[in-house]
Amino acid sequence: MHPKTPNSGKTQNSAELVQLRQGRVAANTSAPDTLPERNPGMPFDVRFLDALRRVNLSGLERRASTLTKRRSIKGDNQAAWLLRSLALMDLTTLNSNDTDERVRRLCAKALNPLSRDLRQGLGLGDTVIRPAAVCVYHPFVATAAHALRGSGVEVAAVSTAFPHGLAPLETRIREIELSVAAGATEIDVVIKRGLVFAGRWEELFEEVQAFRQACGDAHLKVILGTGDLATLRNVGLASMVAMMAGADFIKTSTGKESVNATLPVGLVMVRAIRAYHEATGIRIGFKPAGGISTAKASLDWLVLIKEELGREWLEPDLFRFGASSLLTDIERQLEHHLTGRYSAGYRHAMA
Ligand SMILES: O=C[C@H](O)COP(=O)(O)O
Repeated sequence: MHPKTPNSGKTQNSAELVQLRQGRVAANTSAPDTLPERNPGMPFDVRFLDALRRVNLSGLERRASTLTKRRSIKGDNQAAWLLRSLALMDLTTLNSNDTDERVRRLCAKALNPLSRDLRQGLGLGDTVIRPAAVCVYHPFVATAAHALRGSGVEVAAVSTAFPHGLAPLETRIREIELSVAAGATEIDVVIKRGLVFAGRWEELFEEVQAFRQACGDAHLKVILGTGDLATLRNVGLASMVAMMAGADFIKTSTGKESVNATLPVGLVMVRAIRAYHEATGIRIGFKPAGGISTAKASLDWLVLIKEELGREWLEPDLFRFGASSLLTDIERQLEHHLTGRYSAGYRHAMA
C-alpha cells in the first residue's frame, strides 16, 4: 500500500522520527497495521519538531544547484517530461480582475490544452492530457465546477482569506465550507504566518486541523507562504505541523509573496515529507507555486522530486505545480520540439 521510498537513505532526522513513531505505536495497541491512503493526521507531538530544528543551509543550496545541473533532458524525453508537467499542473487564475468569463475560458483551455497540430505531431492519439486542476478564488468555484463537470479536472479553491490569512478563524472556516458546497474538490488554505514567527505551533496545528475538518472529502493543501517565513528552519517546522494536522499537500507560496517557490525551500519541504513518510507510512503531496513560468523551471522541479522522493511522487495525487503562465511556455517548447521554431507567446494566450 505504501511502497518504500526510493533513494531515501534515512537521515538522522527521519531516523529519530521513525523511533518516535515506533514508540507511539507500541504505546497504542489500537494503532492500525495498515494506514489509509489519505493523511489522517496525528496528535500534536513536539518531538516531531525537535527532530527538524537543524538546517544545513549551505548543504541545501549546494544540493539544489547540483541537482539541476546533473541532468539534462533533451529531445523526445524532454517532450514527454513536459507533457507530465502539464498533467501535474493546477492551472491557476488568481487576479483581482478575474471574471466568470475569464474562468470559463481558462476551463476551456484546461479541457483542450494542446492544439490539434501539437497533439498530432506528438502522436498522442486518443490519450487525454489535461491539467490536474483549475485553481480559482471562491466566487468562481461554481463557474469552474460547471465548466469542468465530468472531465476529471479538479476544481481547487484558495480559501481562508487568501493570500494573507488574516480574517477571523470562523470566517476562514466558513469560506472553506462555502467553497466545498459550491463544488470545490480541493482547498488551498494559507496559514497565519504570525503563528510561525511566534512559535505558536500548537495553535497553528489546531487551525490546520479545523481547516481539514471543514474540507470534509475535499483535499487540503496547506500554503506556508515560505517567502514570508524568514528561515528555512521555520519552513521545515511549519511543514511538519501542517502534515501532523492532516494536510494532504503542503504548498510553498501564494504567488503573491515577493519570493515564491525556490529549490532550496522545496528541498526542505520534500525532506520533511520524506521524514513524515518514513515515520508514519503516509505520503503527503507537494505543490511548488508562484513564479514557475518556464518549461525549464518545471523540469528542474521534476528532477528534484524524482531524486528526493522517487518516481512514485510524480503523479497528480502527490505533486502539483501551482502556475498561471507555465502552460504557455510548455506549448511553445513542444511546438519548438516539433517544428524547430518558437512561436510568439500571444499565440498561446490562455484567457
Ligand atoms: O497557486 C498558484 C500561484 O498563485 C500561481 O502563481 P503564478 O501566477 O506566479 O504562476
